[in-house]
Amino acid sequence: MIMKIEDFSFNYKSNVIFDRVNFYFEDKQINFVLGENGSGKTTLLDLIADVDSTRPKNFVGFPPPAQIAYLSQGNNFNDELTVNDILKFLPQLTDVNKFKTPAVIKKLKNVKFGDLSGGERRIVLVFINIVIERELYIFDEPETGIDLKQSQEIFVWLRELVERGKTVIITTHKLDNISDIDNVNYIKNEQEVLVDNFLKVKSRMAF
Ligand SMILES: Nc1ncnc2c1ncn2[C@@H]1O[C@H](COP(=O)(O)OP(=O)(O)OP(=O)(O)O)[C@@H](O)[C@H]1O
Repeated sequence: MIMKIEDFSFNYKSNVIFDRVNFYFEDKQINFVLGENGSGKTTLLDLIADVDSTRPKNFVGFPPPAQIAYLSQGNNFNDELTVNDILKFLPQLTDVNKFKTPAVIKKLKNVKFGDLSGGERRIVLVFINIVIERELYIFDEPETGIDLKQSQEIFVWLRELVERGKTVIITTHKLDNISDIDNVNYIKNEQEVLVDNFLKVKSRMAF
C-alpha cells in the first residue's frame, strides 16, 4: 500500500510551510524526505507520527501512532540508566523484535546514557527505535553527530528492517546512503515536492 498526502497545505501563523503539495511513501521501502533547513521536514514527520493527535484527514494509508516508532531530533533517556538497563527494560514497556545487538551497542552496554558522547547517544537512540516492534519507523536526521562508518551501519540496520517487511521514513542532509531503489520526496523552496528516483532528484539538488 502506498501512504500518501495529497493537496496538503500547512502554515504556522503567517509562515506558509506547505501550499497544496503532495507526498508519496512506498510500503516496505526506505522513503527519504529531503529539503533545506526550515523547509518543513520535521513538521511533516510530526504530523505523520501524529504526535499532537492533529494528523490531517488527507494523510492517507499511515498506521496509527501505536504502530509507529519515531526518533525525533530531541529524543533522550534518563542519564543515570546504562545502555543495558534501557535495553533490558524495553520489553516491559513495549513489544520488541529479535534484532541482533550489534557490536557497537554491546561495547556501550555498561555506560550510563548521560556519559555517552553525542554521537554514541544518537546511535543508541537509533538502535532502541529499531528494536521496538512497529509497522512504520520514522527517523528525523538519525545521523546527526554520527561518523561515516556508523552512519553506514545505521543504514544496514534500516535495510534489514525493510527486509523484515517494515517501512522507513527518514530525513537527512547526507546523501551518501541513498540508493536508487529508495523513494525520495524532495521539498523545494517553491512549495513543490518532487517525488522521484534518487538519480533524477540528485541532479536537481543544490544543497
Ligand atoms: N511550533 C512552531 N511554531 C512556529 N513556527 C515553527 C514551529 N515549528 C517550526 N516552525 C518553523 O517552520 C519552519 C519549518 O520547520 P521544520 O522544523 O519543520 O523544518 P526542517 O525542514 O525540519 O528543518 P531542519 O532541516 O533545520 O531540521 C521553520 O521556519 C521553523 O522556524
